[in-house]
Amino acid sequence: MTIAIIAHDGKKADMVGFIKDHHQLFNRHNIRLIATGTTGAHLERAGLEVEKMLSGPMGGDAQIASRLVEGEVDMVIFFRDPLGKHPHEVDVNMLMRLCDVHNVPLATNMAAATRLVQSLE
Ligand SMILES: O=C(CO)COP(=O)(O)O
Repeated sequence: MTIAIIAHDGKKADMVGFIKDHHQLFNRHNIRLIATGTTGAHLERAGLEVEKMLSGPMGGDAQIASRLVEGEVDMVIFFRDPLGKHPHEVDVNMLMRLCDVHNVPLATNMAAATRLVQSLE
């Protein structure tokens, strides 16, 4: 199983904490992580294994969307910052739309991410 992790800058610290809290569960279930570039770099710095795509504004969300439509992503956890402005909003909307098109579970905040990850147990 593969989970895509994405976090806007204002949520990256929360994201790292969340993944650290759950990495044993991910290991137990043989879950691979992929992430947009800077999100992935934060995870690597925290000692976690992740496949990095390009940075979000450079097309990382689009790369994850491409994997998703090929059936290679089983869940998306996207720590969005609803108070920030993002130059690549169109890519973000595209990724979220494709989650709905392909019925891939998508969490866009910590509470939903927690529930979704708990469902893996
Ligand atoms: O902007 C993002 C998602 O839309 C996140 O990209 P980074 O992980 O490269 O910061």
